[in-house]
Amino acid sequence: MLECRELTRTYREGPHDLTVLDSLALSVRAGERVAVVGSSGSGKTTLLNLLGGLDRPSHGEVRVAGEVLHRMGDAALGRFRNQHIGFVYQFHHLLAEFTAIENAALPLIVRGQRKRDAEQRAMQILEGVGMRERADHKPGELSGGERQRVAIARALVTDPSLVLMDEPTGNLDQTTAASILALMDELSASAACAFIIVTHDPGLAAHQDRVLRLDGGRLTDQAVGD
Ligand SMILES: Nc1ncnc2c1ncn2[C@@H]1O[C@H](COP(=O)(O)OP(=O)(O)OP(=O)(O)O)[C@@H](O)[C@H]1O
Repeated sequence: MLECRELTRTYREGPHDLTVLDSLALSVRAGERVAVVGSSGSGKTTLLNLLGGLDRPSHGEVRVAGEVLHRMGDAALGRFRNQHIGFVYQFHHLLAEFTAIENAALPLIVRGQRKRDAEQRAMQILEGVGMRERADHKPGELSGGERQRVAIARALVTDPSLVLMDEPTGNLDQTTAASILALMDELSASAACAFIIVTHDPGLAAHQDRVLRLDGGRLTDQAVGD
């Protein structure tokens, strides 16, 4: 479902080039859940941005559901992202003037769905992350963990085939984090949704099918207990 070949990203910094990802290879199957760990500055965010088509590689390619991302124009890439990819950022990026349900329904509205249908689906997902009672609240009236759960609902509302997460449980208490993990278990089993999760949380990493370490611009399998 996701295939990276010779993925390279070099940042030009004055006279020097900084190669953050160096001919990296990655293959993720439908429904698979992969944790990516690595020290600060190792390139985890750079990798997520490339996998989601938010940035273009200096060399190599990212293929999602058979399509090479950087070969698409901006408009086609935008549509492709809406169709196939969900994002959960460390800083949720919710719209302040919209309620939780409006935020969660937004990707479906962008896709052209009727508001009523979109919000009905959004409510199902909000219920799954324990946010039904808070659906009519705006982000400013929600706790950090609640906002993160709305962001997760927004990423899942389109039934994406790939979800990219940057520290998704970073600011959640253990019970809430456990309910998010259970929801991810359910989705990866029933909807064949693949997850790539950047995290510093060893518990969250250990819960995934594979743990990969980003180091020196490449990914290597991390043995359990490392
Ligand atoms: N737009 C940019 N221009 C130049 N250098 C950049 C740019 N973005 C990132 N970098 C550099 O690339 C390296 C990798 O950054 P990145 O944010 O991908 O790391 P990270 O593993 O996500 O770090 P952290 O865990 O601290 O968030 C860092 O040395 C960073 O300074």
